[in-house]
Amino acid sequence: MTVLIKGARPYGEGEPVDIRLGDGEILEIGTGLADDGAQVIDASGQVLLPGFVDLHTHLREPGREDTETIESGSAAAALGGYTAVFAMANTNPVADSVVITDHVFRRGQEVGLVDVHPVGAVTVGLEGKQLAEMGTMAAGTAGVRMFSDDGKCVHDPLLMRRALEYASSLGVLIAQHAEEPRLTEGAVAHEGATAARLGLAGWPRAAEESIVARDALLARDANTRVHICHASTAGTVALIEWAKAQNISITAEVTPHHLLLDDSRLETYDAVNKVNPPLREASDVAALRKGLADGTIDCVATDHAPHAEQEKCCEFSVARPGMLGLETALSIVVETMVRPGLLDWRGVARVMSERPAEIVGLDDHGRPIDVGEPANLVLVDPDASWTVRGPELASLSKNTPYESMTMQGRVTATFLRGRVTALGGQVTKRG
Ligand SMILES: NC(=O)N[C@@H](CC(=O)O)C(=O)O
Ligand SMILES: [Zn+2]
Repeated sequence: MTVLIKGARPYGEGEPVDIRLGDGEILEIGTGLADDGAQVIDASGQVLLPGFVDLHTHLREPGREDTETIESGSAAAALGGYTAVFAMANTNPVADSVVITDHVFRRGQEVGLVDVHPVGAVTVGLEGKQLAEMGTMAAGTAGVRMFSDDGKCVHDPLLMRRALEYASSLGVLIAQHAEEPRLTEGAVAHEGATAARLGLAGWPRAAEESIVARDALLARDANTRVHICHASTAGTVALIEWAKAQNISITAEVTPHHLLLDDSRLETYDAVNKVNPPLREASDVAALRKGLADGTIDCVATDHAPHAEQEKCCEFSVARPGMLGLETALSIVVETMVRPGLLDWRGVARVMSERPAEIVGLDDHGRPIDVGEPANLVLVDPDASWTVRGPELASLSKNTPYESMTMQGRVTATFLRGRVTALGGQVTKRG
């Protein structure tokens, strides 16, 4: 079965073209291509981009299948335009062994809606004491290429140094959740005027920035790479800019929520806005947008973090941190970056697909839209407006901070190796 996309504009540039997909590849690009029995997708007015790659997704399987499964999370990813996601290791049991990482990988393949790449834990049980067997996980079926204790920081500097050296010898990446735990004990919100007024314990910027600075120096000395998860402060942007100027191999991601929301959202005490790192101030939001636009921040990653209703409806200080992200990411990037003129569609392809694929060394995603390239693609309607409704999301959890918000720009179709995985807001299971 071939697919014929009619009248799309690759990267939103030039005249509309038709694109034929088959055998997992882009077979033909031209105008007036014949249907030839293909599944025809009318893409007039739409932008064609390489499929998105998410370096930071929590799929909750194994252990919390009441909040998300590899199947439901894959559906959310496909609907959000993703063709590859990296599933974080803070599951139960923790993904600190090849048994778990290979299981997650195989389950992702069975579901078949998105390439699920397990992230391995850096330390056994995420306990920050002993390095996990990264080599075994890297050598397994899943070929784990990224390791992180995300949810927790690898805060022992000697252990972090050894992890970077070990990762370097394996050719894999360490992604750090930068949070100095002594500075965030009991903290639930960004340390600032809002938290002070609301009586919420503060999470200072320095808790993030001190680890970013330290890890940049450790990466320099180990002559290896480090990736910073969910950058949230203006100071982090400045530190990464400094480190890159020193030729330190550092990369960073920013979440859609840190590009859109600030701590003024906390006034209602609604725990849907509780997240790690916390929503910061408007000046941080502006610096993150600028950093993403100029390439200091490499990419957007969702930090999709599903939680059960009872974990989110309780008092702010006891609620679990984290918010949904996969199904709304593109719309928020359009709102925060495209509409203000900070990124064009080429730029969206860079931060949502090409850079994340490069950072983890995926060679079949984030590729140019050319004949012979893998057909991992997404169609976006820049003019479609839609209203976010939690119950309509594919995720098993409903903790979206964007409930009832109307957004402009929406994913209309996703293609994984030439197969339609999502179309018109519905996932298409393998037939
Ligand atoms: N971001 C969050 O607030 N929560 C994440 C963990 C994490 O990404 O740090 C989670 O697993 O729920
Ligand atoms: Zn994290």
